[in-house]
Amino acid sequence: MASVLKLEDVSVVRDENSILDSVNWTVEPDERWVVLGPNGAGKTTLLQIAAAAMHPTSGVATVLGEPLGHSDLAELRPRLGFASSALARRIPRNETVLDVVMTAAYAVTGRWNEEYEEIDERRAHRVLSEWNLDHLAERTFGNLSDGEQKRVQIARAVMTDPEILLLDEPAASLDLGGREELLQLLGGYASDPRSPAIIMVTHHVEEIPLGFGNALLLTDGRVAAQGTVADVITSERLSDTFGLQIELTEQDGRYSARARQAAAE
Ligand SMILES: Nc1ncnc2c1ncn2[C@@H]1O[C@H](COP(=O)(O)OP(=O)(O)OP(=O)(O)O)[C@@H](O)[C@H]1O
Repeated sequence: MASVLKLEDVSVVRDENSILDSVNWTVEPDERWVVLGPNGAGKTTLLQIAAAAMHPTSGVATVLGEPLGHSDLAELRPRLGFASSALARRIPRNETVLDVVMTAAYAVTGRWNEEYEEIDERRAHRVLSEWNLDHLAERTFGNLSDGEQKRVQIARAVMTDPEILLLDEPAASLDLGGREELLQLLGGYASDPRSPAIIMVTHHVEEIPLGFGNALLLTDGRVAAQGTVADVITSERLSDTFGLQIELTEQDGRYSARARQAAAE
């Protein structure tokens, strides 16, 4: 099976600043990646390239077999599922949850005059139930809790049956209960062999769901490490990447990290 994403020496320069610097990275259809790194490391920029929303300044980015810059992006976009808080801000607050998810089939936010087919509605209900949202189908998006809104964004992103699912900090701003519910759903989704490749950006190792086997650490636009979660998510590598001594613990496949306490005098 062909790779869903291949970046070869990809660099992005803005205002003479190097935002991504010679990134080489390949994502296979059955892989679930977590991308971690400090603020400003370039994570969102990397995700924008994977989402075919931005071209590299140099290097070659191939998304679903299509080299960016030589492809019709309108054809590529429905094959990608993307959820981010920036996208969520474009969702009309008074739209029903069912419509938020269903409009993904037409790559629009906000329901206008599209004729929806019964098959779309059936699929939307199925997706809502997979993300524990079926009881909220008729509620308006703006009145949902943060956790519910995050799940709606992901349900919308998977509605078109994408070949890559891209998630930019899906657990940000959630309380403990909301985070754990989301991680459980994401873990189940990631562990299902029918699910697409997944790339999830996060700031916290606590937010790595079960079922995510690969990790990429980014710092100052450069890849500090990439490979299996077990090889990459280590105290040493995180300490190097975040520039402070980090103590990492792992239990039953979930991680937590904190700064190492200086030894008592
Ligand atoms: N269009 C742009 N023009 C100039 N600089 C930019 C542009 N877009 C991003 N940057 C800068 O590039 C760097 C990386 O930004 P990016 O949002 O990709 O990082 P990030 O790792 O997602 O950060 P965070 O964790 O804070 O969300 C930042 O210093 C940002 O200010």
